[in-house]
Amino acid sequence: MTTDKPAFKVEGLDLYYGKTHALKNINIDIPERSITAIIGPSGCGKSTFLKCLDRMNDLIPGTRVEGTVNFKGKNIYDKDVDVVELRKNIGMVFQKPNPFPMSVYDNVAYGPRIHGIKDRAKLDITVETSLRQAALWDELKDRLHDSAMSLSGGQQQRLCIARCLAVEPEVILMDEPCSALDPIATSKIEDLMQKLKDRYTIIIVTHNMQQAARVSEKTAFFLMGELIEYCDTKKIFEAPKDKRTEDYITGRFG
Ligand SMILES: Nc1ncnc2c1ncn2[C@@H]1O[C@H](COP(=O)(O)OP(=O)(O)OP(=O)(O)O)[C@@H](O)[C@H]1O
Repeated sequence: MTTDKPAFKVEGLDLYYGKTHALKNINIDIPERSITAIIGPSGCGKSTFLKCLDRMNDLIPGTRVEGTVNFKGKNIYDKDVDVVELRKNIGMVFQKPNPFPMSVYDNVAYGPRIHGIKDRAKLDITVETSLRQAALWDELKDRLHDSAMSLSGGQQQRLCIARCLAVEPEVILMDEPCSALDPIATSKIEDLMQKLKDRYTIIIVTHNMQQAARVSEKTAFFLMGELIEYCDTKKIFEAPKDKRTEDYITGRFG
């Protein structure tokens, strides 16, 4: 259920890759338990913004971040933040499905095992629950010990979502999760997102405007590192306030 409480409160966020100023003074409140879409032309900073939310940019040398990203009332860039714990709370699904080269079961059990769960019965429950939540249990319950690499692309992507859910995150970041999938697999992921949004905060980067319009409650339009417009998805697609947003969503550029 959508609440007005922000999951993330981002204030004055700037990000530099060396001399490249990739994000410029971003201010945005992202509501919890709903779907927020990030749209904009290639290179506008969508992925960079997503990575700021779980500090994935820490891994890129020469990156500098200014401003604050409050998650559950705490700035995740504070020195005392445990990044491992943070990333346990914030799962990420990438453009290309990236299951580990191991069985379906071991993919889903991977995160819980890393976090110290060894008990087989507990792991069995987590694997089943996560696969059910990802709408994969019925398809895969007899293939738990098959290699994840033998699944279709769409199943692999839902498995990656199940792997994410297994560590009970609060947030799922999705970076163009359907761009490598056909329309049927895409629609399964979109259905799944609708099921998950009551329990999770989902933020999706997408190049597909129809997808943003179909799945999200709020949409943010980025252009050249700036957040140009952010409001209810319906409003942004029906009556954008900024001419640049209108040009983008009507296909006049990008
Ligand atoms: N690791 C990096 N090092 C240096 N510059 C980078 C790095 N990653 C991204 N950039 C630059 O930062 C800007 C924003 O890139 P980003 O990948 O966030 O855009 P995007 O909107 O997600 O693009 P796309 O839709 O093509 O994936 C671009 O100018 C890009 O060249």
